[in-house]
Amino acid sequence: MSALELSFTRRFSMGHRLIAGSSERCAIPHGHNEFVTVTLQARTPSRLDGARNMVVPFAEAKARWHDFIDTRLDHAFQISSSDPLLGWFLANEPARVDRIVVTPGDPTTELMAALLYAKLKAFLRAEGDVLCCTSLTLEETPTNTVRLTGAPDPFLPLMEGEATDYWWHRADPTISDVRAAL
Ligand SMILES: Nc1nc2c(c(=O)[nH]1)N=C([C@H](O)[C@H](O)COP(=O)(O)OP(=O)(O)OP(=O)(O)O)CN2
Repeated sequence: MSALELSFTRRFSMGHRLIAGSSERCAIPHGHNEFVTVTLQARTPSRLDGARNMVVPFAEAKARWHDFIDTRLDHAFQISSSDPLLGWFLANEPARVDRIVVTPGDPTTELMAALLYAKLKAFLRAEGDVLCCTSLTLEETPTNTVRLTGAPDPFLPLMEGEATDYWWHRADPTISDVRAAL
């Protein structure tokens, strides 16, 4: 099947730690310089018009997404909602809590790919659903990459309770639900 896709890559630095026990060496806070690449296409594909010949101008297609990456994700600290470091920040450095990405379970590359994909979907929906995302690739290190295609929903962890409006489903710049819960 034919597809005319736009692909955008952005680099960001992050810190994280994994505490669920699957990777003991990753339980010590450490960081990576990561690359996130998204592939977009028109929700209703059509022939190039012979004049402007653009699906959507690149700058327009990536503006909101890259602003989120640059201003919220870059240099943020990613931790599980059950990580005791979250309580430490709330008690000792509450002003920095907004720089923490809080995730349901460990912030692995797989989970971050699914959460970021859901966030991008929310942004695209808010912009009128002209474009849709068909894949998101998250390169944690030059040797470790996760690629998610299609849709994030089948991979997102099941959440307890009725709430569905988690930060990754909202078209806003938030990276956690901690403030809302205080
Ligand atoms: N399935 C996953 N496994 C691991 C993840 C992950 O996100 N998903 N993450 C980590 C750690 O974050 C770690 O920093 C990187 O992993 P690892 O491959 O163990 O370390 P290196 O990049 O140094 O590996 P090299 O093979 O030496 O390049 C662990 N596992």
